[in-house]
Amino acid sequence: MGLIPSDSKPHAVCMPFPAQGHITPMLTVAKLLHSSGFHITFVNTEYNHRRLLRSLGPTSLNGLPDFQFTAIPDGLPFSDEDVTQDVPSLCESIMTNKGLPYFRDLLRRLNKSDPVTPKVTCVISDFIVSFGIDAAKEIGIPCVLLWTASACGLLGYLHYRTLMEKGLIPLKDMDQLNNGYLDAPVDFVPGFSDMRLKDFPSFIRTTDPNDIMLKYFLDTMDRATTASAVAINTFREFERPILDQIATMLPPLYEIGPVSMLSHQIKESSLKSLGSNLWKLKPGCLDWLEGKKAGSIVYLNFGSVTVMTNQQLIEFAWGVANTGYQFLWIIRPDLVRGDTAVLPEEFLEETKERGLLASWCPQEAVLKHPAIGAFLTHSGWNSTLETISGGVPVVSWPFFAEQQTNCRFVCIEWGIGMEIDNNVKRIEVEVLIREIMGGEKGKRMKERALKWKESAAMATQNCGPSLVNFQKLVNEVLLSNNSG
Ligand SMILES: O=c1ccn([C@@H]2O[C@H](COP(=O)(O)OP(=O)(O)O[C@H]3O[C@H](CO)[C@@H](O)[C@H](O)[C@H]3O)[C@@H](O)[C@H]2O)c(=O)[nH]1
Repeated sequence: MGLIPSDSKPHAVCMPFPAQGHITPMLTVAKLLHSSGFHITFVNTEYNHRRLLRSLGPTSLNGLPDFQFTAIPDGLPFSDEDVTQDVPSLCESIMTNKGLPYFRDLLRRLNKSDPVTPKVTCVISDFIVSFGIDAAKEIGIPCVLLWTASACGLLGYLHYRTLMEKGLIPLKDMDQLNNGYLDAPVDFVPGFSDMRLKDFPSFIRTTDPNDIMLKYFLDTMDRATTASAVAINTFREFERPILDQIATMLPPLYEIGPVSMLSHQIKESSLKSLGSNLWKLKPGCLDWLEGKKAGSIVYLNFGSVTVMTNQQLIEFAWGVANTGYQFLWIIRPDLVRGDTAVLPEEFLEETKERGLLASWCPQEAVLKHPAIGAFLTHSGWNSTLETISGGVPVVSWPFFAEQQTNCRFVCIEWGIGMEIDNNVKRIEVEVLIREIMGGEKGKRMKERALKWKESAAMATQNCGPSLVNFQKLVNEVLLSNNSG
């Protein structure tokens, strides 16, 4: 990547939303910037900073001389747990600007620290932590918002206000959740075709006009218009009509994804040691896959935020067991709501020769392994891009946020998956896994997934559009303030 002479080193402060699915892509963007010559300060919350030290080791955040990690409070009461924090509580804390004074103070300290630390020249803030815009404005530097989810999800959020103006949300009563109301087609959003109300990001499913998440996203979308630019972790060919629409609603938009694939362009080996896993990796998952027949393994993983009831866990368990396929299933310690996961003895006994259960795995590598035949996922955006990078079709069980939108696109637009009903039943899990692993539909979905894999590789190769956009973002926005 194009290096900048060290005497005019720009300094980017990168601040993710404090959850796994946001920290990882932000860290990747930070590494890409570093390899383009930027000094980096990466800002975690103190809670996640402590978690990272526990999961990655006590020296893991020592960084490099020009790639520093730091932490600010998240505004929530102290906790030393190893779980994903409550998302509405985090959002409320951000919305009430609890983090802004800490962030502002951090920028001030960085700017007068020591002679070797260059002055801060730009902020890369998570799209949903938009107080980064205010702090950057105060010192006259650009702020780029990084949207770590899909463009289709973003377009859904951008139209929350339209849905409100049309009186479609908030819901009139809770019956509307189940009486077919959410199946109503929504045909007035340019860029969307074949969408229903239920395919919009899930925070519309409330009767309360003051619901924290509804208000948070309405507010976040308004504030985003004041950023210097928006970078999005997707690629043009994947979401073209959607991106064209978003470009008319936001500041300059740069599609730079999948950033995990773009990062293959990074040559510096020193950056490889900088990791972002909030949970300790369980060794052995990749070894277990070694030597297994190509496309023979079902992989189940619900990301870092999804929670379910123990009964839902049991339905998934018997569903996958009844297919007879071998499987790798990642069960986070906090996957089951308010409890620890308890699987029936008979299930464990019956599947002990053909199933591996683990608490956290190197997912990107797992999805690239030829043994993986299908992915049962919650359709978080990183998981979706990672499955594309591996060319693996999916069975989707969306949990919340824009996962419902991703699922719709996975099934209808991209043709790489099938949805499991929210009220999961073992028979449906079994039928869909059998179809995706061995049926005609499954075969077609695999072909489509491989096609998207190729497109993503083209987008992120040398001179590919995502790399070109990344370089444009650097030159047109992030360096625009750098006097050298
Ligand atoms: O055993 C595991 C499980 C997960 N991961 C990684 O964790 C990340 C999970 O991200 P994602 O699939 O996007 O799911 P969430 O953690 O649910 O992500 C949140 O952030 C995403 C990006 O904004 C949104 O798309 C989701 O809706 C939101 O819940 C991925 O990179 C996975 O590779 C692992 O490495 N090992």
